[in-house]
Amino acid sequence: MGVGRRMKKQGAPAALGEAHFAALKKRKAGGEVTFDDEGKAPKQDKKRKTTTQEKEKPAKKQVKETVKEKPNGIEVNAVTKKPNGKVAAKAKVEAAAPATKKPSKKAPIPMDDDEEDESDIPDDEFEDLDDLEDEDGDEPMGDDFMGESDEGSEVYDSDEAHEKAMFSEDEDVSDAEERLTAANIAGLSRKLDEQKAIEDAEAQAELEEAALQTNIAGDRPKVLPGEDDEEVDQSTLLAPDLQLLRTRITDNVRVLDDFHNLAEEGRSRAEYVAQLLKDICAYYGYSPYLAEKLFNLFPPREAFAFFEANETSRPIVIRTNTLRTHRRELAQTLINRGVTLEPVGKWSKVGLQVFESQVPLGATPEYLAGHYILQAASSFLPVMALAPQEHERVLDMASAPGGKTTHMSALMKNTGVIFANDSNKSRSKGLIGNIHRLGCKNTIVCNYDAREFPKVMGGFDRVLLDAPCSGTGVIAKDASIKTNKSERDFMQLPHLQKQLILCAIDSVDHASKTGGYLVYSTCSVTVEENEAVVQYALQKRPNVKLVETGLTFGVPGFTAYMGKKFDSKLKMTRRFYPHAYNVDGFFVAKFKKTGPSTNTTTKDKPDTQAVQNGEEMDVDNKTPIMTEDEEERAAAGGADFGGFDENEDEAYIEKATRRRLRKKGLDPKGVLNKPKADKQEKSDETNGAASKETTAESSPKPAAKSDKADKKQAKQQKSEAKTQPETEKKAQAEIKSASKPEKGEKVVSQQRSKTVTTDAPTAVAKAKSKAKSKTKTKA
Ligand SMILES: C[S@@+](CC[C@H](N)C(=O)[O-])C[C@H]1O[C@@H](n2cnc3c(N)ncnc32)[C@H](O)[C@@H]1O
Repeated sequence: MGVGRRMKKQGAPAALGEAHFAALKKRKAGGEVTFDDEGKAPKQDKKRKTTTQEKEKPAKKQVKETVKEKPNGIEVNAVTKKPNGKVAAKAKVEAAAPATKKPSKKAPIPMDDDEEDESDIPDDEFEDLDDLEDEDGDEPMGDDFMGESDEGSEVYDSDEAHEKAMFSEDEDVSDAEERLTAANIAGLSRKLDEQKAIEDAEAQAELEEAALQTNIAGDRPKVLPGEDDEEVDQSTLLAPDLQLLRTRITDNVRVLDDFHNLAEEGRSRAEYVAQLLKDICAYYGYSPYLAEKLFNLFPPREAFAFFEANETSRPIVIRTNTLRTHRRELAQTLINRGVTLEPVGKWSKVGLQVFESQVPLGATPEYLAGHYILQAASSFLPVMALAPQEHERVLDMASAPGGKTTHMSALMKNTGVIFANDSNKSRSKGLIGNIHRLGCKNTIVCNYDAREFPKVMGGFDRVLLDAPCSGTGVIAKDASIKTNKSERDFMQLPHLQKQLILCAIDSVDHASKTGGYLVYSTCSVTVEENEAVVQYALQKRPNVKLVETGLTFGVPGFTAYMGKKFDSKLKMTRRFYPHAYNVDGFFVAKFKKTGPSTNTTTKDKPDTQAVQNGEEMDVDNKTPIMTEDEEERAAAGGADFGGFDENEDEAYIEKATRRRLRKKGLDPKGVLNKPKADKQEKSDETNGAASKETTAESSPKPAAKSDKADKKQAKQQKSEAKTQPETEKKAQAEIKSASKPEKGEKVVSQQRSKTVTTDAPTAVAKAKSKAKSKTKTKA
């Protein structure tokens, strides 16, 4: 499908410039920046257009230009955490905000229309927008359905919304939206603009001053301690001198930017980098290990921006549940409740960014009725990339608490079926809660270690693997990540992720008529958890290829890192950074499966061997012959970067296994020294504990896992060697007959899955325990 006109126009969130970080500095020093409360109307509102202006093209263009200049990045959108932990908008809404004002029917909120909306909105008031969409001639939702979503708006004017739009051929939805009303947004927007202008001016002055100082003296910033200087290690101080540290960090960044001219004579770049890392650890509170890992991802100046962005919260975003409502309706209702919001950006049709709220967003009647879910903007991205279609069969391998599952369900309009799996039972409860609240009727919850797929079932049209990860993209949300991730985590997590991705690939039906896609995503920015995992998958499964994500923003993935080379196609993957887009750090890769993974090609006959063998699994000969490119990457690629180093991993894995066994009250010596211990299962267990999520799940131990230990012991019985596969097969058959809906049988599958949403886990568990008791009896 070609890229639609709207898609081309769809803007990415603006990058955060130096001005922003200079402004942050100001905020740090001087406290939170807020707007005055006076609510005085400015003399001239550059966003507000008069009727005359509206009719005059040149005037309108001028306004549009102003709009383009306005960054929709953090300056405008950022919310700050108050000391009491509450999130407050940077700006207060002026008196004009219609918290108590009943919205006029003729003044709809300028939201993007969802597809769902387009087909069934009866209100006359939306006619203009709908007509416009037709004029735009967008293609229907396809794989890259984002091409359609373009109706977000950055400019609002309550005055003009009452007028009938006068659209011409060259006007687009944004034009229309500019003329639509949102009284509360107008006020807020104006204030934010004013604030932004002040911040920009201050930042500029500061930069100029800094540059001037450097030039005047012709000197080089003193960053490194001299021989005679008594060095104080700030990181060891109870109260490090933050001002000193910050100045030294910015000076150091400047030197590294222009090393030739600014470095002190006789000093090496490595010395500067070492000092910078030390200061970053002391100033931001990172462990040296993680600081270096993150620092290495960027040039020094960008690394600084990244660390800075991790100090501020990302905007609060809610996702409209289009199974229950439309975004405009939701926005209007929430505005009536005193919520200040606006569309999250042109790239999403369902996101609303919340600036301020008079009510707890997790307890409004609309929330309870499932009209929306609180969800970080970047969490929309993997689902948008996967683009699940109606009537498809989809697997969400690691789905709790269900933000992405419920999004997919809405995109599929409650048709087809989604298997929402998560290995963590307690997290699965949240998943089930969300599924019910949001009215997802095409979803079946299951509770497996995802590495059991496709043994449990395979043949999916699309698979989402939102993998457990270190969370280095969400440090702003969880500062403990700064210190609690060790080298071991970055060994074990990629190991688990690599196992999971192979299972995900093997669960996709390459012959799917509508799909055959896998999306791999993490909320981490490290290369080990992202590109290296993708590279590994490409190497191990030549029957997949990377395809474009269809996302309109994001930085291309690394094709080379720290001297190692990845497949050139890795540039098709996307990285999202807090400092670049004001969203959580994220990684998204989309694969298309081009051939069968195993000897079994039908979904009814998943290859159990594939899972048992883990990454050692052989690829069927029928897979496409490798291209030169592929051969090259197989020869040169990930083996030396990010591949499994079983020996190295072994020690960590074994240690963790012992600990887990001891927790369970088992004697590690007894269990581990038994002959023919199942190596794969052992490493599975260990790795399952490595992620943030699984760490949380490890205590108390889910029943399923202790069952696994029983199973493991039982497996070691010789007599069971033959009976095991049989019972497993029977269990699978029972599971399938209990839960697998017929593709295409819409009514049946909906009815069945409705029951199964609550009953599927029970059915699956029953089948499992039946199989297990058989196993035990025989043993
Ligand atoms: C990043 S979270 C998923 C978030 C979810 N996709 C959403 O959007 O709400 C990763 C999930 O992986 C689950 N997990 C960890 N190890 C797993 C495994 N081996 N199999 C299945 N799920 C696993 C964790 O319990 C956690 O819920």
